[in-house]
Amino acid sequence: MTGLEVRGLTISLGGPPIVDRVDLTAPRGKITGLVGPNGAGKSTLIGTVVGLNRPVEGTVHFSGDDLLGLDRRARARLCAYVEQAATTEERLTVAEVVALGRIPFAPAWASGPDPADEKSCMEALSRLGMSAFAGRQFATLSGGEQQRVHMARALAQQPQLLLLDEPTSSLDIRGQLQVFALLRSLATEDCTVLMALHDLNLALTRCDWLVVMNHGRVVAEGAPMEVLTERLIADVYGVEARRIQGPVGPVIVFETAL
Ligand SMILES: Nc1ncnc2c1ncn2[C@@H]1O[C@H](COP(=O)(O)OP(=O)(O)OP(=O)(O)O)[C@@H](O)[C@H]1O
Repeated sequence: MTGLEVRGLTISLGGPPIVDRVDLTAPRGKITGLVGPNGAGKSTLIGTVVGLNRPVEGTVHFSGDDLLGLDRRARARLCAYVEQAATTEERLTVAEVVALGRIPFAPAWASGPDPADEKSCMEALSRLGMSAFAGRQFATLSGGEQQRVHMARALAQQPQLLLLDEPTSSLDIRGQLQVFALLRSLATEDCTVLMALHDLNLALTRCDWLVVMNHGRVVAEGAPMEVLTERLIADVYGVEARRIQGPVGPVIVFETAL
C-alpha cells in the first residue's frame, strides 16, 4: 500500500526555509490530517505538492509517480486541491466553477461539453448538497457555500489524491460533519486524503493518520491517539489541555494558554 510519500522536502520562498527537510506519508485510501500552529508551513507544503512552488530539494511521489516531475495537466488528472480561499471564479456560475474540475480531462479537439463531464459535475454538486445552486453566480454565495463548491470542483476531478487546506473553516457544525462523512466515503473508494486542519478534536476523531508540523518541521507522525497527547499539545501549541473520555469517544478539552 503506497500513498503520498514526501521525502526531504525543503521549500524557501526567497528567504530562509519555510519547510525544512520534511518527510511525511499520507497512506493510500486514508484520511491524513496535517496539523500545527499558524505559520507552521502546512499551506506551503500542500501548495508545493500540487505544484504551486518549486522546492529547493526533496521528492514527492504518489503511488510510484513523481508528482513534481509531471506536467500540470497530468498532475491534475491524479490530484485535486481545495484551497483555503480562492477568489478567481467570481464571474462564473456555480456550475461553471465545478466544470473547471474537468478541464484536465478535456481532449484538445473537444468542441462542446461532454455529457460524461456534465454527469461528474452534477454528481459532485449533489454530493455536496449544492445542486440547487448550480445556476447561481459564485460570488453571491456565502463563505460556507463557496467552500462546498470548491470541494465539488475537486470531486469533479475524480482525484486519486485529494489535498485540502482547512476545508471546513467556514462550515457550520453540520457542514463539518457532512464534509468528514464525504471524505470518509472518498477514502473508502481508495482516494488518498491529506488535509490541513486546526480543529484538534476533528483531527483526533475523524482522521486515520496525523502529521504535526511546527516551525517548518515535522515533529510527530502517527495514529491520532498516539500523536495528540497532552504533552504534544503543550509543547507545540503552548496550550494546557486534557484528553478525556467523553460519552462517544475521546475529547480534548483546552484549559489555558501556557
Ligand atoms: N510568499 C511568501 N513569502 C515569504 N514568506 C511566506 C510566504 N508564504 C508564506 N510565508 C511564511 O511561511 C510561513 C508558513 O506559512 P504557511 O501559510 O505555510 O503556514 P500554515 O501552517 O499554513 O499557517 P496557517 O495555519 O496560519 O494557515 C509563515 O511564517 C508565512 O508568513
